[in-house]
Amino acid sequence: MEQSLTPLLAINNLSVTFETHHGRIQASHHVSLSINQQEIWGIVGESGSGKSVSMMAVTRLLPEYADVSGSILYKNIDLSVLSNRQFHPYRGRKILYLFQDPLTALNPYFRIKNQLYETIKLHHAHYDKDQISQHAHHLLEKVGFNETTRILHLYPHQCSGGMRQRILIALALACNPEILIADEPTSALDAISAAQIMRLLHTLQQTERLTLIIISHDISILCSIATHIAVFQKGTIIEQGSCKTLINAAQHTYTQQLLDAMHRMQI
Ligand SMILES: Nc1ncnc2c1ncn2[C@@H]1O[C@H](COP(=O)(O)OP(=O)(O)OP(=O)(O)O)[C@@H](O)[C@H]1O
Repeated sequence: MEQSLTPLLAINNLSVTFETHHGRIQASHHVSLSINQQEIWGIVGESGSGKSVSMMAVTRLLPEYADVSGSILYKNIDLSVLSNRQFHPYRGRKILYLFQDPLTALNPYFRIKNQLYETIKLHHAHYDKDQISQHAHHLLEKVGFNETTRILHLYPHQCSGGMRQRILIALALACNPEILIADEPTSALDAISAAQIMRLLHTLQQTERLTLIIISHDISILCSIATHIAVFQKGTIIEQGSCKTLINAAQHTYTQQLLDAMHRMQI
């Protein structure tokens, strides 16, 4: 049966060009995606294929010299025509972009406590000190930490890659987003930590009713939780659809190659 619901996020004909000193770079072109509430989209493709640029355009995180065209509808509101001030309530609050490298995304000079408390304060202006503290412990528990008091007193460099990624996810949850875009959330992790982070994202998608967009060059890690996959190549989506359909009946040679590589690794 055809789904007639308004998508939560509809990206239509999105193109991004960079005007640089070395000329024009067409980073992505005619990207269209329709994402419904609580779906998990895996965005896959080789390095430089335009995955991050396309998703950063959704949250207006590109530099000023980027020329972005196309429309981005969130609950039928065209975000692309909003001024920066009008866009402010959407970025981070409705749609949050989780950056690729947790070590650079966290401030090295501040304890986890300061960073988490500041974010909670920003999003819960009416909270008093005790409520902020309680919420911080609660968020750290949600992302799988037991010794939350100890974690709060650490600096980022005192945490492992997996811990840092969990802390970033806790910071993201403090913003209470509806759509979480996670850019390569497992790229710096060993296989076991990577699987744990994917499991955590899957759990949070259900408990927090999140809609997830996960960018990765690794289709096997995406297939572990994604409901849908979009395959990028040379700045455009060459194939997209439900994960099941894609695995069973990939149409494009490049998708087939990605899947073959995944199957070979599973032997
Ligand atoms: N700020 C920028 N200025 C100029 N060109 C850029 C900028 N950011 C990205 N690009 C270019 O846009 C293209 C797409 O980059 P993008 O980061 O989206 O690729 P990707 O598929 O996410 O790759 P990766 O998996 O390596 O992160 C690349 O050619 C890249 O060099």
